[in-house]
Amino acid sequence: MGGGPRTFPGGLSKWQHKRMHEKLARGKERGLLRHEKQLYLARLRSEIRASHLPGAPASPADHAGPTSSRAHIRALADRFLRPGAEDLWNDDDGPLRRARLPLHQQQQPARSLPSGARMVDWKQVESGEKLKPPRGGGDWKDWEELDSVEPTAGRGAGNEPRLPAAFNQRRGYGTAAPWWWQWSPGSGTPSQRKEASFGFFGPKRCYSVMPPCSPCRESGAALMPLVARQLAEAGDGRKATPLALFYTQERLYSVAATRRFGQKWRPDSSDEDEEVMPAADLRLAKFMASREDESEDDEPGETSAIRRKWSTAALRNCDMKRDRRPLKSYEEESDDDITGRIQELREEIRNREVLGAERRRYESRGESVFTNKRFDECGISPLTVKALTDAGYIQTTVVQEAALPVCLEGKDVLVKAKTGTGKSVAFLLPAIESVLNAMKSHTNHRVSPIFALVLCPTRELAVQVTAEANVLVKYHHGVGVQSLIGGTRFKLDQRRLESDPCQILVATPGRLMDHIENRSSFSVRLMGLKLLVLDEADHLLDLGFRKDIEKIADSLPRQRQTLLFSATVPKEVRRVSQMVLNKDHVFVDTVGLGAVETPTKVQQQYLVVPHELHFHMVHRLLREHIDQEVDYKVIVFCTTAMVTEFMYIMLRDLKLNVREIHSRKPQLYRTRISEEFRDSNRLILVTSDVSTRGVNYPDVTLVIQAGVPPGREHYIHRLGRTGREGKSGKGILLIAPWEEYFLKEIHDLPIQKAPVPQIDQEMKQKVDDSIKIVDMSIKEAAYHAWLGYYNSIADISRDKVMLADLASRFGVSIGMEKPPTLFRKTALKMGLKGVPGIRIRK
Ligand SMILES: Nc1ncnc2c1ncn2[C@@H]1O[C@H](COP(=O)(O)OP(=O)(O)OP(=O)(O)O)[C@@H](O)[C@H]1O
Repeated sequence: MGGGPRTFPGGLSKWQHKRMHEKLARGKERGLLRHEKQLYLARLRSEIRASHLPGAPASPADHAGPTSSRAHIRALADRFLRPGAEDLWNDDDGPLRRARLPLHQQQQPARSLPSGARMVDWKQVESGEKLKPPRGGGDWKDWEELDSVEPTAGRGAGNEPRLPAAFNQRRGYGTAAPWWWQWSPGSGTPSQRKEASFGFFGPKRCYSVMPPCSPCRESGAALMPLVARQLAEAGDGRKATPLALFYTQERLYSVAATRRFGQKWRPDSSDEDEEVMPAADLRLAKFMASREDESEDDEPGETSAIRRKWSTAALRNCDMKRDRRPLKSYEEESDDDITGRIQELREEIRNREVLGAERRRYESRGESVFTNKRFDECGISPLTVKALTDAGYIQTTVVQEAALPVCLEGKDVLVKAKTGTGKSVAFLLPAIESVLNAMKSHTNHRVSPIFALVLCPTRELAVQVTAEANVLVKYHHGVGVQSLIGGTRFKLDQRRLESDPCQILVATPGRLMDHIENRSSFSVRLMGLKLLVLDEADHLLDLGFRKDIEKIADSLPRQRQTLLFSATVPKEVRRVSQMVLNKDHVFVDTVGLGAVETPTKVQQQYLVVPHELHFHMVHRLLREHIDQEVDYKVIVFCTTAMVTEFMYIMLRDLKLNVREIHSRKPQLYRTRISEEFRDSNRLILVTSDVSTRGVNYPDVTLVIQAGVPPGREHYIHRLGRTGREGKSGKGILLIAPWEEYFLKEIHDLPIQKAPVPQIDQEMKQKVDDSIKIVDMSIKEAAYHAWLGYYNSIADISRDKVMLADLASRFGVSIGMEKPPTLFRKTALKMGLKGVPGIRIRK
């Protein structure tokens, strides 16, 4: 498996080629976002300009209406000012410059309303009432200092900026306060000029207008451009940071304006110096650390360049991709489809109301994950309800109650819900409904389309979702569910797909890509797709998978519903999600901004222990837990596959009832062990990242994470293997003193430092003896994997000398007197060549 061409057009190597595409994709995303922001600000400018042109209506209300661009601005404002949208503003929006402040303003406490600031009442603006000048406004010179946004040369007689210069759309816009925020040509005094009319943002909203310097003192929101922050001032007269404002709003809300402005945006070259994570690091981390993402690597997924041509031939003009719509100019956009957008806004408001009510109901119920709503009230097929009842599912969980109505409406949805709260059922039910509807209207009996596709990041998860789907379609004869995962024989998959019914397909991205690229008949079947689900969406949209997902999405019909589910939705992924979601997608967040993302009934502790004693400590903790819990069921997460193997052999030798799953094991073995662990108790599973996400092992009593996880999301998902369905559980994070930096990443979670248990001499000796029996080749591989893993963590790899020293100490702790050698090439790639303590193979 694997393979593919070694050189690509232009003489590029495989990695250069891949890297080039990753870079282009990143640039594209940034460009799209920047364009949206420019559009938003340009709209605001033109609105202000229009209101001050001769003959303009006296009141903003006069030219409001269904054809007004005001609705469009409001939609854009919602996009950039909605809860959680702070991440859409970044350094690219320009440094927030501190204007010179009058002394009296400099002395003001940070939280008080700046002297020049005041709240603009929408009603006042709507009625056309003249805005009153701010009291004690700052020095106009201070405003003028913001010359990067105010066109100094282009001033008219009334000292107002001349429009052509002012409306240069190519100009950087986000630097401190844009001039349009400050300028009102009708006003005669500088302070009056500061009053822009914001009536067009819609009724019942009040926004503050303040000197541009004031928010600079708000350190918490320092990166958010002034525009956003000023708009985020709550209307109750309080000065609130955007975050504070967001807390006051409903946590369930819809997002209505993403990907509205054309599909294609070519970034300019200035974007390209920004790197999220060096691709080389990512690859190296994969290569050395043997994490699950690599379990997909062994699939033949690297042959895309030579197989790219499949689609044109396979699709036979069924759903041929047309050239993407060229980017429209701002002027064109303003008149485009205004009525449609108003409709969207109405929908969005309605969604907010519905979801808000659901959220209130949820909060009033306390901590239970179950609701009072039954499945038979959800508008799903009675046969599905019957299957659910058979499986013991009567009442919906919180995420099911919140997500089902929106998903069943056919909308694109991004759903965030805590681990173990029943997300799989929440997306499988709409998938089944979608299949049933599609089957009713399907008339072409020569092709049997795949109507629903569920993508999962790991094979275990795909197997589990397939099993769950099979339970739910039990009474729907003729509806078939199949899985496509790596590690199985491609030909067998193919035959199975052709012979057995398959309306719902559950797949891992790598193997799916192989089928898409190699089997044109398979691609044709996908052309009937109605619903795409990304389970563990944030992981699938992460850099490791993103390219594959992009390609898969490109080979699916555009007219489809897309559902994204995850327990964690980092900011970056939120933004990237528009790659697969349509502009009207709804965000259902059953966790809520600022709420704890981990199950509340899971007790979380961390232990700081020297790395040399980690294996001893894991043994000690396991023994203690086994003594306390009769029906114990424990998962021990290790940093890499090889360290997992080492830990497993050691614990097995210590006579613990232990099993192992990691990416180095054959798939059949992994599946067997996974099933055994699911159905048993009094068992310990030692595993790597393959079991981090989604896998449902009921009644796990303890999760131990030995060594620092790669990131916050990993910590949350690993911990989420316990405390499922609202049950209680315990999680222990075992870190070395030099790994304590990670605690910053999870500071908001209820994790507490635990006292370090004593390890007596006898126990230590036993563990040391077990370490000795482990084969040297496994120890060497564990050392290499360990080095690769920590070298991929920026916080640690910065100091290579320290890293090499820590690796040597790890080597000693697993019974190696001196560290094993590295290949010169590997050392070079890892930046470890010539570092003291790193031995190079001769
Ligand atoms: N309505 C329900 N009633 C009873 N049990 C349910 C219900 N919905 C789901 N479950 C059970 O809850 C458990 C957790 O479900 P699931 O694995 O879908 O959680 P999840 O939210 O996807 O977790 P993760 O974030 O870890 O992927 C499963 O055992 C599932 O069978």
